[in-house]
Amino acid sequence: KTVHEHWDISYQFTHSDCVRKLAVTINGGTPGPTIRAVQGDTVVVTVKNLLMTENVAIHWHGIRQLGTPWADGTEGVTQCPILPGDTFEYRFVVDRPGTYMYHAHYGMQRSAGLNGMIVVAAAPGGPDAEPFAYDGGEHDVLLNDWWHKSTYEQAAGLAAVPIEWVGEPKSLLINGRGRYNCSAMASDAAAACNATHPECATQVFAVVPGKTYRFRIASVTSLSALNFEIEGHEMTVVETDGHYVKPFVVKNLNIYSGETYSVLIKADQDPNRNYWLASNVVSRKPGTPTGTAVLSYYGGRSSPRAPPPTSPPAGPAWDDTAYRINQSLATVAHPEHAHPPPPRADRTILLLNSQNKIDGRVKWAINNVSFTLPHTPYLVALKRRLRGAFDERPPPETYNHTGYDVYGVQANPNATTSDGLYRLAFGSVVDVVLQNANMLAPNNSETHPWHLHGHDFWTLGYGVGRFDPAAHPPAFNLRDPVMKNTVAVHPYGWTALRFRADNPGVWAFHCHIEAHFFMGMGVAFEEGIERVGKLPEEITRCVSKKGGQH
Ligand SMILES: O=C1O[C@H]([C@@H](O)CO)C(O)=C1O
Repeated sequence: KTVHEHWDISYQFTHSDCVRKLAVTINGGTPGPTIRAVQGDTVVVTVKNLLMTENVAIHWHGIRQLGTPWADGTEGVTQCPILPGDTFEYRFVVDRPGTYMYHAHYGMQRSAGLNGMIVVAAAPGGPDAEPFAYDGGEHDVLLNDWWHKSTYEQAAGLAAVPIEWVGEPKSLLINGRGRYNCSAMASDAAAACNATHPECATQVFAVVPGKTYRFRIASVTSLSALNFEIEGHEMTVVETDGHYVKPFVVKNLNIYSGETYSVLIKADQDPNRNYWLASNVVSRKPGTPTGTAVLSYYGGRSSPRAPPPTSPPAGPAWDDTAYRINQSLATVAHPEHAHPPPPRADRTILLLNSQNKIDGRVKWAINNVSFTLPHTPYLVALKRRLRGAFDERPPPETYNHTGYDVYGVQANPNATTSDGLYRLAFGSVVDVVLQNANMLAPNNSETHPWHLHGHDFWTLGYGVGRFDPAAHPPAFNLRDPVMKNTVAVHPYGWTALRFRADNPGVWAFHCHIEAHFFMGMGVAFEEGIERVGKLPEEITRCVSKKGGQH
């Protein structure tokens, strides 16, 4: 069947954390509506850009776009942006069940509010039916972080010399709702804070005593790595990024921007009180209060809106990296749903993640190349064989992996910019190892969640310190690695992944931290361009008919 959505994209004044803020909305709200479909459905989203002076593009995060590379929604990679006043139709098949998300992929509009969830149910009786049961139903949880400064102010700060970093989020949102402490604001600013605004009323998740629920959890944060828990209830992790995992039980779940998880919880606690759902910042030194929502039992003596009798859980120690790596290692494929990886790669690309400087500006670079998007989308430039649309020299395949001190401050942080891309042989097996390092300041390395468009990849291994291309690959997990579309690269660590370049198109691969992609932390892959079907005219509107640029 076909699922139709009609979306008007516009700026509206919103109160996500009670503080009035101009946000990019879908049909007036942020987050946007959850898209619900069944595996095999065609989703058609008609997007009308009512932003007046601003372009837009929307990415369907986790949907592989098999045969529809022009519908990936990545401005500069797969399409020209949708101009103000224009309408654009995204049409694609959701071929795998699972929990996904959508968000803007133009400038910093995702952080400005354009985001939401995609829930794809398994085709009944099909081979991808869930290997687990829940009799209570489902709840959706979309996690986000939130600032009061506009994304334009944030972007200008990133490009300033010296950098004006926005700092930690003001609030953490659960399903678009947070709670800023209005009384802590200066009196002139407090007028914009309305603690009783309905848009920031706490989200309540209701459960029937004794039943088991599936919570689908997605993170669209701009910056924060989060730790999520439901007070008093253990969570059994059963799915990540659309793939079933070998179930494991946690009290606290780490979730990075761009990741999704499904967990099962049993409503087996005292029904006469409420419980916190809590979201806490990890990996960066927190400066944000716990984000909260409420779990409430039907038939209990507590009013659904009553705050729980406890303080919100503070989460684990923010700097406990080993604890987070353990969760990464525990996340492996479900034995009945394993898709074993090809035994070896045809090509290995080593990518050093470093913070650099260009003309005095702080940038992120991959093998010392800071990524910029071309004006003509790669998909159009390559399909039409336009010359000069982007730098045709391929970016570096590796870095000085025998000499680079990942724990030290880089001696010469100067980098270059490029919009070159990696061209992959169609059908080949590609290994990518992401190597983290120290930043410009000493004794600091952040977590980077890397997201690959157009594919799911096998997560072959994680390590701490310098990756050794001779010593480490023999220990890769080729037995039961889980497939994902977004994976964490831990502080000072490396992450190895493998994918098959079998989806004709051009695909972005980047850090999902909004500011980091803006500062150049990404690459692009091309494969099988000659197999791409006829491009829809609507994606080519920034390219002149003759082939050159407008
Ligand atoms: O990209 C970043 O820039 C800042 C800081 O390194 C510069 O102020 C920060 O914390 C980042 O993650």
